[in-house]
Amino acid sequence: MTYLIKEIFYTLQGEGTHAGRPAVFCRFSRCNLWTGLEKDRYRAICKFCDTDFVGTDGTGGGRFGTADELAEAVERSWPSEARDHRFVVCTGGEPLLQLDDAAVAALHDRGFEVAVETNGTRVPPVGVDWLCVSPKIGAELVVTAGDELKLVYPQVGGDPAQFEHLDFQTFRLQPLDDAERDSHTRAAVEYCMKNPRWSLSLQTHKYLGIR
Ligand SMILES: C[S@@+](CC[C@H](N)C(=O)[O-])C[C@H]1O[C@@H](n2cnc3c(N)ncnc32)[C@H](O)[C@@H]1O
Ligand SMILES: Nc1nc2[nH]cc(C(=O)O)c2c(=O)[nH]1
Ligand code: SF4
Ligand SMILES: [Mg+2]
Repeated sequence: MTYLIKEIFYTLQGEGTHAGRPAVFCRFSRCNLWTGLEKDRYRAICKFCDTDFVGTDGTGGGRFGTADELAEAVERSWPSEARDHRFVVCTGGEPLLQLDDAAVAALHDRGFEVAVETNGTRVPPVGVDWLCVSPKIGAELVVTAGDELKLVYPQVGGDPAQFEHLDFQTFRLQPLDDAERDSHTRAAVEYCMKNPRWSLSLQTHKYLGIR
């Protein structure tokens, strides 16, 4: 298995339950809901993506020929002076097009807790420690259980209530980042306050000016 990785970098998890936690981000190349090319955005299933996941040319990116080589690259991004609390967030693109049992096991072997950010259209490998599913309206949701359900809000046809029966520990609304982000944020705050099943997830890294 060769893993195509856009970038690997160390930062703070910006979103959701683990916001503020130091983490290596491993961004997998490619997605099944958009080509990643601006010319295709209008006809993509997922049209609001804020991420460049095309190719393998980012910081620390590349083609990794084995699970162990991938895990070694992740480990290299963890600060050498800090041995413990190792945490990797596998994202993308859509990480579950590539992340497999072997990659999760290799990351565990190097002491990492493994989190995944996924659109929920592919079954995750075994052993993932934190599964965050972000459903996309118009795409089939096959992952109906996990740790965190993080819905970008608003989405046409995306009434949050339709997800409440699913088996997640926590339900979050993340304001859609587009030209109207501030008004989407106010709407998300209002929705959470009226429907306390839902909590707010801000993309704090964008406010902090970090990756
Ligand atoms: C870039 S995606 C990669 C992982 C996976 N493909 C997914 O969609 O969950 C990472 C997270 O960013 C969210 N996201 C993407 N574009 C966004 C935007 N414009 N505003 C707010 N959140 C966004 C996604 O919903 C997801 O929770
Ligand atoms: N700091 C930071 N936190 C994040 N949480 C989820 C992200 C993602 O793109 O999946 C992300 C990201 O790109 N940067
Ligand atoms: S599913 Fe995730 S990576 Fe794919 S286009 Fe949507 S937000 Fe971006
Ligand atoms: Mg991001």
